[in-house]
Amino acid sequence: AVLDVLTFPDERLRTKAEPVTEVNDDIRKIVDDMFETMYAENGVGLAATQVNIHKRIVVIDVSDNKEQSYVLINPEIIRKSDNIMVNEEGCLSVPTCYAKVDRHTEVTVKALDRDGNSFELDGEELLAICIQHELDHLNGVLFVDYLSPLKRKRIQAKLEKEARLASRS
Ligand SMILES: O=C(O)C[C@@H](Cc1ccccc1)C(=O)SCC(=O)c1ccccc1
Ligand SMILES: [Zn+2]
Repeated sequence: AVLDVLTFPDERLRTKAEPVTEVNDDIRKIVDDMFETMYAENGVGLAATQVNIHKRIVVIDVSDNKEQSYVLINPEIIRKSDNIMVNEEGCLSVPTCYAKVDRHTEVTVKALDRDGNSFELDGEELLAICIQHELDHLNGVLFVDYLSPLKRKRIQAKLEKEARLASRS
C-alpha cells in the first residue's frame, strides 16, 4: 500500500527510530509498502520515520530503471570519506523546498537485508548522499536542520501556508 508521508514541521518526524529486533514477515510487509510509497512519490530513498513507523528501516533505489534497490535494516555507517561535497537536496517530507547540504562523498553502511542477513554497502555520489540523508531521518534529523534558523523558518512558514490553503480547497 502507498502510505501517507509525514511533512515538516510534523513533530513525529523528530522521533528516534528503534532497532528492529526480528526481521519477520511484518517487517517485510513494511519494506514492501515503503518501496511502493517511495516509487509513487518519485523518491530515490525513504526512511520508515517518514511514514510514521519508528523502526530503523530504510529503502533506497537510486537506479534510473528501478533495477537496483536496497533494503537497510538497522543500518550503521562504518566508514566515511574525509572529503565532503555540497549538493542541492530535496526531501519527500519537505515538499517544494531545496537547499545545499554538505555530505561525505563516500560512505560504507552495514545493515541487515530483508532476510535478516548482514551485509555492507559502499556508496558514492547520489547513493552516498541518499544513505546519509535516510540515516538522518531515523535519528529525527531533517536536511533543513543544516540551514540557518532564518531559512528554516521561511521553509516552515511556506509549508504551513500551503497546508492551510490545501485544507481550505
Ligand atoms: O525524503 C527522502 O528521504 C527521499 C529523498 C532522499 C534524497 C536522496 C538524494 C538526495 C536528496 C534526498 C529523495 O528521494 S528526494 C528526490 C531526489 O532527490 C531525486 C529524485 C530523482 C533523481 C535524483 C534525485
Ligand atoms: Zn528526506
